[in-house]
Amino acid sequence: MSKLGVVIVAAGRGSRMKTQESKQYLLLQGKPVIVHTLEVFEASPEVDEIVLVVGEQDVDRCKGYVAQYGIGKVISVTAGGSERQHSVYRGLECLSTEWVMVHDGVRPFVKREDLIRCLDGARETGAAVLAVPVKDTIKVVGDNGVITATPDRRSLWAIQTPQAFRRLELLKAHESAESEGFLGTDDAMLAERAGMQVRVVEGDYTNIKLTTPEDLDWAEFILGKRGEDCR
Ligand SMILES: Nc1ccn([C@@H]2O[C@H](COP(=O)(O)OP(=O)(O)OP(=O)(O)O)[C@@H](O)[C@H]2O)c(=O)n1
Ligand SMILES: C[C@](O)(CO)[C@H](O)COP(=O)(O)O
Repeated sequence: MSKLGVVIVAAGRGSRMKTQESKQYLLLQGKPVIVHTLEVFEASPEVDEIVLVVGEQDVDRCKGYVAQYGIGKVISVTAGGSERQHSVYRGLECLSTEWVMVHDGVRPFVKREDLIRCLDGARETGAAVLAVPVKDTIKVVGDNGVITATPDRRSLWAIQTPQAFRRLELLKAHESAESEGFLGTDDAMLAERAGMQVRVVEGDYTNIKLTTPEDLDWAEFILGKRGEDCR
């Protein structure tokens, strides 16, 4: 089986979380969020190599976490860029595997079975992302606060990570986006622009991204619940 590398991006500032410490380093049950995330991939036999992308000022601290928590699959801890897209690109450059998964460092609750299904989806179609169907009715709202459309909910999915691709295809998609001045909020957007067929693989609602303060309460709840389920 061809090798799988994982780029974990954690070089953001976490401005929406409004904490002094960046959200990827906040402690959940005494362990930094980023370590919880790394441990999922470390424990998955499908993963061969991990590149961790962090802020330049945090490279040494993260090398320390990697050593302290024994995350042996990490081949590089490297500095990211000013936008998520640039951080992902720097991570892709550190790998030489045929397949790559890109994952947010602040999504610590992804389940191993879901990352495997995402990878299987990508190996069938060339690219796949985890996602969940939206539960609410979604409205398109104009600048004046008035609703302009109600899209059919059956076609709406909330996109998560990991997102899986052939590494060289994703690199190419990044390079064309960069040369055209396009910035996307996820890697699938770049792949879609490059004409790739990106399959959506249904994931789990607990694979939350820690974004705003109330997500920390959810995180403690999810972690506590998983602990109880194991007892
Ligand atoms: N220049 C950046 C920006 C974001 N990320 C990473 O991309 C993931 C998802 O981004 P998001 O939740 O938007 O994180 P932040 O950019 O840190 O948050 P905010 O937008 O609130 O500042 C996070 O793991 C974040 O660290 C990154 O590696 N490099
Ligand atoms: C990649 C992502 O997690 C998919 O949901 C997301 O797009 C990351 O950044 P955002 O700025 O919070 O949209």
